[in-house]
Amino acid sequence: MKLNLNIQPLSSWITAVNEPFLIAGPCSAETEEQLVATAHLLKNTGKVTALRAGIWKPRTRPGEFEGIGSIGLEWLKRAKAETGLPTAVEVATAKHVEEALAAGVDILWVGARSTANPFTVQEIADALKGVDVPVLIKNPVNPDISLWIGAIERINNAGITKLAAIHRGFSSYEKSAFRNEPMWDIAIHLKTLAPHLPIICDPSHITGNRDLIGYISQKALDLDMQGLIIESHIDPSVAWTDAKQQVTPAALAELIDRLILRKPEGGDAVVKDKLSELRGTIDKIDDLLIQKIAERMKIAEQIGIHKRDNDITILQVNRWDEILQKAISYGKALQLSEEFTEKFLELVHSESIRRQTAIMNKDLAAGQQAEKLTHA
Ligand SMILES: O=C(O)C(=O)C[C@]1(C(=O)O)C=C[C@@H](O)C=C1
Repeated sequence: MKLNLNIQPLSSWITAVNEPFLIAGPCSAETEEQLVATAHLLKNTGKVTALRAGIWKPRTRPGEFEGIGSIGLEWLKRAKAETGLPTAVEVATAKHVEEALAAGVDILWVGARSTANPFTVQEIADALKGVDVPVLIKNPVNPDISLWIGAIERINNAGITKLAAIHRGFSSYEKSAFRNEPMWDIAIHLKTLAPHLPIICDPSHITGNRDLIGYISQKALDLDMQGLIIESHIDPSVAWTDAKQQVTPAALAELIDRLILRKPEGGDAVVKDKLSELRGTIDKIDDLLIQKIAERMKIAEQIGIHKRDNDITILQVNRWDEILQKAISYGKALQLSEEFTEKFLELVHSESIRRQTAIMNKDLAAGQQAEKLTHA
């Protein structure tokens, strides 16, 4: 089901949007000189739509630099006055919201740790009532789309219609090449639930590594995200925070130049015809897939009846393993990845188990209903 959000398109709240829509600036405002000089260099690239800088920094461990605080608002004012760039800061409390608005900050964003906490989001939402300011909402640190949606709804319910989501990746205990796992599926899911909600990608926090920012940026644009927020510092080697993921304004300009901008629709009649011909073939194959899966489920149900009548267990690990291994090697021969074949068949297998469970014991209907509610 689609989300019921009242949202204005990005173009209505940011005039003269660069392509791609780009928010850039240092992870943290450190000194007035660093911020203002970075802002000038960013402005001169001609590629930046708005200037970001963290002044209140939520740090995981105590004792680290926690942001320069309210004085940074004065520096942002100066940077804006000199460059004309609208400014953006992270807010995490009602006091931050009030101070940022009083200082004329143009765009506010809610950080990943705040999004994970509904009390914090509600406090921010309450402080935003009656205010007309764009707000960007980062995904929560944990891969929970409901928290992300909940935060977006709370801010929207406060009357904020200039809204966008920021995809900054998710914490993971597993070792990874990324600082935060992109888990693109979650952002894609959000996009399908709220097609009009702009999503801005934050490749700096996803990668934690400036060498991978271009790759993630391109992928985000190819997934039809509406913009990028990238950390840029006049001299990343001496940055007080996130030194490894910041790029100089010059490197940022080169990175943006290398990106290929694609559109959801496009091309002449020949291009469109070719696309619809290929899509027609996909539709036919999908019909066959669904037919075949339905047929397979009917057979699984027959097996279920047979198992019930002969007191045989539903789960058959050896048989299942045999099916899986055979399918994986067949899939490989047809250029399907092991991961894909396994994921796909696991879904089929669990549906087959669900159906056999229902056949095996009618009393389980109530139990299955409970399981459904648990997983909803
Ligand atoms: O072979 C069986 O016993 C089945 O019920 C079929 C099936 C399947 O859907 O592939 C389902 C459950 C078992 O764990 C193994 C395989």
